[in-house]
Amino acid sequence: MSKRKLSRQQRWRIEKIQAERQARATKHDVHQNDALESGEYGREKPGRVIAHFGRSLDVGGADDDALHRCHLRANLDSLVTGDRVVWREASDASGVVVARDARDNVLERPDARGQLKPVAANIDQILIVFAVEPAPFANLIDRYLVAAEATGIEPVLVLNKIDLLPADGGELRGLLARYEALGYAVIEASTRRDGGLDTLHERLTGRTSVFVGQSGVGKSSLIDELLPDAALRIGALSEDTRKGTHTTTTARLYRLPSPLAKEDGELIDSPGIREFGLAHLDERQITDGFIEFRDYLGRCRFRDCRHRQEPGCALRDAVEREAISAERFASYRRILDGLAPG
Ligand SMILES: Nc1nc2c(ncn2[C@@H]2O[C@H](COP(=O)(O)OP(=O)(O)OP(=O)(O)O)[C@@H](O)[C@H]2O)c(=O)[nH]1
Ligand SMILES: [Zn+2]
Repeated sequence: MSKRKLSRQQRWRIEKIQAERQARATKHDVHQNDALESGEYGREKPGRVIAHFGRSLDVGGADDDALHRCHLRANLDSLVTGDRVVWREASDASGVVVARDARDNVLERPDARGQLKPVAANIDQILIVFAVEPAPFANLIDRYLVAAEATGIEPVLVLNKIDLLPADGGELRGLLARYEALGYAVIEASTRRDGGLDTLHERLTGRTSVFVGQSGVGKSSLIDELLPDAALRIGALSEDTRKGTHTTTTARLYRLPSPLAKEDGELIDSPGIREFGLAHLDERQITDGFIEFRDYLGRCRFRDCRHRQEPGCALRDAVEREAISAERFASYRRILDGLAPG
């Protein structure tokens, strides 16, 4: 509760600062503005960043499937895949991006120096993929959920390889039922069964998704099935981009055709995005990431309660009354214990 509210406020502040900076820079940017106004470029149109490479991008227009290699106005901060933009087309089908719309949300990852960098924006759901084999280690699901909650993007749990589940469902189904009880969507999938992806297709329809999860759970297999047309994957880039060298690492947006003949979905994918979840979080984000704690936060006797030994701790009381599961609370403690001191 507090987390989402806070991040909305933060987002609002960031957008405001950016708008001010943009307004300032626009004044100094008369030269390029003249070129734009001299008629070299067409009218302003909405578009979406499909892939980005430094200061140039592939932008998809709203009216057709074509992609346009675009450059950025000097006064624009960097854009990421998924950004909604305003762009103007040149006579050779290339273009220039002149503005970025406010982002609904952004997915960030630490760069080589540990600094958080945005990698994709405007995502509707993070599909956290698990498998019967390799089984998730204790509190792995919680780690992913906490990381997802910190972004404000809805997490969805996907249990893959259900063809390997024992007939009685085993422990995993019971575990996932606990998450369903918390309000999380849980989807079962198998790439080895007819119709094994029906529920997943349903969930992808009309939404922009990313897949994350540990190695070997079947992310590549799932995406191969969902995006069966290899040409669609490669062809989803402009001529210029295909010649480029960064094609394997940059995040790209794909259209996911739906065999259920409804609306298409969208997938944003890159090797970096698939590894999401390992980023550093602070104590506050971890606490806020356990959604069932939210009703109790702020109700402890001490305002700065860290929910350890303090008397009158509303969170530990709730665990004792079994209003909060002891496993989740233990998981919370373990995740905090894994934080570097300081
Ligand atoms: N039994 C079964 N095996 C599957 C299923 N989906 C994928 N696999 C197998 O699981 C193994 C790992 O699948 P990948 O798609 O490479 O997994 P990944 O998550 O992309 O792994 P990384 O590339 O290491 O991140 C492969 O041998 C797949 O054939 C499934 O639904 N059922
Ligand atoms: Zn407390």
